[in-house]
Amino acid sequence: AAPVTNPAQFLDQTERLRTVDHPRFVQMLEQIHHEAPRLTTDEQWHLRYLDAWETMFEGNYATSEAELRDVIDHSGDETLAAKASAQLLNNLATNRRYEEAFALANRVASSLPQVKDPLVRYTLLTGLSQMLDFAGQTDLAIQYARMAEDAVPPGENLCRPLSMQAAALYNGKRLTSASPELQRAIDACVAVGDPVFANAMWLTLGSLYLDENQPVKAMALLDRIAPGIRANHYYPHMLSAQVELAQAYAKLGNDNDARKAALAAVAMSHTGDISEWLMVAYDVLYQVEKRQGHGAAALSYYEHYVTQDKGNLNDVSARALAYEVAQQQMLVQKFETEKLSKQNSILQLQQALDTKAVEAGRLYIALLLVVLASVIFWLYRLKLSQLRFKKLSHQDGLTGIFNHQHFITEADRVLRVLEKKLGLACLVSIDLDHFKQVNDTHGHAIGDVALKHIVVICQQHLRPTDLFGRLGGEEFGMLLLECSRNQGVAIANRIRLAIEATPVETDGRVLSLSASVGVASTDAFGYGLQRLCREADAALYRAKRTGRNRVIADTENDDFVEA
Ligand SMILES: Nc1nc2c(ncn2[C@@H]2O[C@H](COP(=O)(O)OP(=O)(O)OP(=O)(O)O)[C@@H](O)[C@H]2O)c(=O)[nH]1
Repeated sequence: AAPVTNPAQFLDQTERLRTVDHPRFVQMLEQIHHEAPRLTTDEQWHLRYLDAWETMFEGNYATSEAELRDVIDHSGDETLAAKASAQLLNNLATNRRYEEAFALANRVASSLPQVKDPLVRYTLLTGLSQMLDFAGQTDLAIQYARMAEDAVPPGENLCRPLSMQAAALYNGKRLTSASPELQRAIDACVAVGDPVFANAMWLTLGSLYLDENQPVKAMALLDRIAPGIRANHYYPHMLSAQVELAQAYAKLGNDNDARKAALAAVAMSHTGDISEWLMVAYDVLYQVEKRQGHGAAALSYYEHYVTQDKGNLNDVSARALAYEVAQQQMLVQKFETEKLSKQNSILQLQQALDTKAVEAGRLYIALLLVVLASVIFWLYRLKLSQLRFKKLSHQDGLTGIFNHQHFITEADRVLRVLEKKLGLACLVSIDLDHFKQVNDTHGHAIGDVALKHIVVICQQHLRPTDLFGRLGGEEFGMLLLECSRNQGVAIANRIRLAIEATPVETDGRVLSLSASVGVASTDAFGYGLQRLCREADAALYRAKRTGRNRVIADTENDDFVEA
C-alpha cells in the first residue's frame, strides 16, 4: 500500500469506505494504526471513532460502546461526538437496551435546534430515524429520515436517508415490492456504490416478494446479491439472506433445500440468540418436517419457533415499553422542571409580595404620618383662627380695646370675684366732649384718629389688671381694680387732664379734646354691675350738664364729688 502522506485525508477516505468497500476499510484502518504515534490528537480521536465503528460492525457491542462513549465525552470534536452518538443509539437498540437508547434519542432530539453544523445535524437525524424505527414509531422515523434527505451535507449522499425511509415504511407494513420509495432507495445506493445499504434494500425487497408469494422473484434476487453479501460479511445480512432463501425454497415446495438453508441460518446463530429471522427459520423447519410427516422433529422445531416468537414478542413489547418509559421520563423531567420553575416563581412572587407589603406598610405609615401632620397642622390653624376670631369678637374694631359686650361680661365676672374677697373697684365712664363737632369740622377719619389717640392716653394710666372697653361711639368704660372711690376719682382726673393736655396732631392740624367722666365705686354702690353702670352714667350726665371736662363721682343724694 502507498505510504500515508496526509493522515487526516487518509482517515476521511477510510471512513467513506466503511460500507462502500468494507474489506478495503479494514485494510486501511490497519495501515493507519501503524502511523498512530505521528497522528495529531484530533486525528487520534478520529481513528478511535473508526475503531469503535468497526468493533460494532463485527458485533462486539460492549467494547464498541465504551469506545463511542469515550469519543462522545472526551474528543472535544462536535462532529465526531455526534457521529458517535448516532452510532451509540444504534448499538443500544441492537442490544435491546431500549431504555438507554431512547433516553439518548430524546437528549439528541432536544439538542437538534442548537446544532448548526450540517454534517453533525445530518448524522443526528439519521441516528434518530433509525432509533424511532426501532421503537415502532414509523411516522417519526420517516419524518427524521425526510429531514436528513433535505439536509444531506457535502460528502454524503441520498442512499442512507432514502434507505431509512424505506426501512421505516417496511417495519410499519406500508411497503410493497412495487413501492417507489423502495426503488428510489435502491437506485440511490446503487448509484453511489454503497453495497451494505444496497444489500439491506435488496433483502427488504426479497422479504416483500416472499410476503407477496413471489418465491421465484425472491430466489432470483437472492442469487444475484449473494456474492455481495458474502464479501461484506455483515452478520445480519448473511443471516437474513439465508432465511429468505429457506422461505423461497419452502414456498417453491423444495423441502430439502428449504431445510438445508434454514439449518444453515440456525447454525450461524449463537445459543440464546433471539431474532425474527431465527423465528422464521424455525417456522420453515417446522412446516417442512410436518409436511414430511416427521412429527417429533416438527414438534421440536415448533418449540424453538415458540421460544423465538415469545422472545420476539417480548422484544417488541420491550421496545414499545421502553419508548413509553423514556417518553414518560422526559415528560416527568419536563414536568419537574416546570414544577420547580413554578415553585421558583411562586417563591419569587412571595418575596416580591413581602417586599411590596413592607413597602406598602412603610407607605401607609408615611401616609398616616402625613395625614396626622396635616390634621395637627389643620387643627392648629383652626385653633389659631378660632383664637384670632375669639379675640376679634372681643375687640373693638377701631381701637383694639374690649368692645361693649366683652367689657360688660368681663366686668361682671371680675366684680363677682372681687365681691368674694371684698376687694374695691371703681367703674369709670368717659365721654368725649362735643365730638360731633370734631367729625363735622375735620371729617370722620380725623375723628377716628382722635378716638385712637384717646385710647392710648387712657391706657397709659391703667394697670394691666384694669379693664378698658369702648362702650359706644365716643364713650369708654373702665373698671379700676383694687381702687377706692378716691383713688378712682384721682385716676379719672389724671386721665381727663392728660386728654386735655395732649391734643391730637394729624395732617398738620392740632386738635384739642376734652372729656367728661363719671365714677361709681363699689364701696358706695356694691358689686352689682348694672347699678354701678347706672351710677357712673348718672355721674357722667351730671359732668356734662355742669359744663363738661370734669370728673363726677357718687351722685346719690346730690352728695357727689367733683374733681
Ligand atoms: N369719627 C368717629 N365718630 C364717631 C364714632 N362713633 C360716634 N361718633 C360721633 O360722635 C358724635 C357724638 O355726638 P353726640 O352724641 O351728639 O355728642 P357730642 O357731640 O360729643 O356732645 P356731648 O357728648 O354732648 O359733649 C357723633 O357725631 C357721632 O357721629 C366713631 O367711631 N368715629
